[in-house]
Amino acid sequence: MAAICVFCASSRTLDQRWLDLATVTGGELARRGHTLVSGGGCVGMMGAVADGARAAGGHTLGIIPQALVDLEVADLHADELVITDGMASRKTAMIDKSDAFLTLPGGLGTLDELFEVWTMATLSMHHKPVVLLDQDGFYSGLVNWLNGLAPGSFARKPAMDLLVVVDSVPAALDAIEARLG
Ligand SMILES: CC(C)=CCNc1ncnc2c1ncn2[C@@H]1O[C@H](COP(=O)(O)O)[C@@H](O)[C@H]1O
Repeated sequence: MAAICVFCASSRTLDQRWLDLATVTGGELARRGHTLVSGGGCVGMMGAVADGARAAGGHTLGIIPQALVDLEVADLHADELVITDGMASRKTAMIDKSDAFLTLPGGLGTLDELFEVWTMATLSMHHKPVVLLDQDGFYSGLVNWLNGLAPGSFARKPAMDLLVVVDSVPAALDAIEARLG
């Protein structure tokens, strides 16, 4: 059983299928006995993944900066809610408290979080699995572009191999569990 950090969209105007994906992810994660670590928001896919985990009996840890609490977007139903003084300290706490990272479809905040944990992994600053869920080809354009980095010598092949790209929720959790042993 692991603490799995999920990065995903906070948008309130998403197509329902993305919210459903987040709900399914939270549910599957909880059914497998894992704890959800999240950015502690109650909006968009962030809210859906936490609600999905709790509906399946899972434990949820939200980590959110005070500024977002003040905007009333905190996941007040979280089993544990850690409040930080800023976005940087929040990200550090999310990384420290997690055993693995799973990125679902998202926007700029999601990409920022993915690239930080992946970069840290390439520098051996942690040895935690980093998995990207490319559901329905959401990330295929990005993945294609990333695949050009090593041939162009902008990244090393071993660094590229640290990002595990999968196309379904079960495959994502299987990949994390296999790497955690
Ligand atoms: C209107 C309002 C203040 C909405 C609340 N907005 C947010 N609440 C909580 N975490 C967020 C928020 N925006 C970005 N994040 C962080 O960035 C990611 C989502 O950003 P995005 O929607 O992909 O770019 C999340 O994983 C979360 O950790």
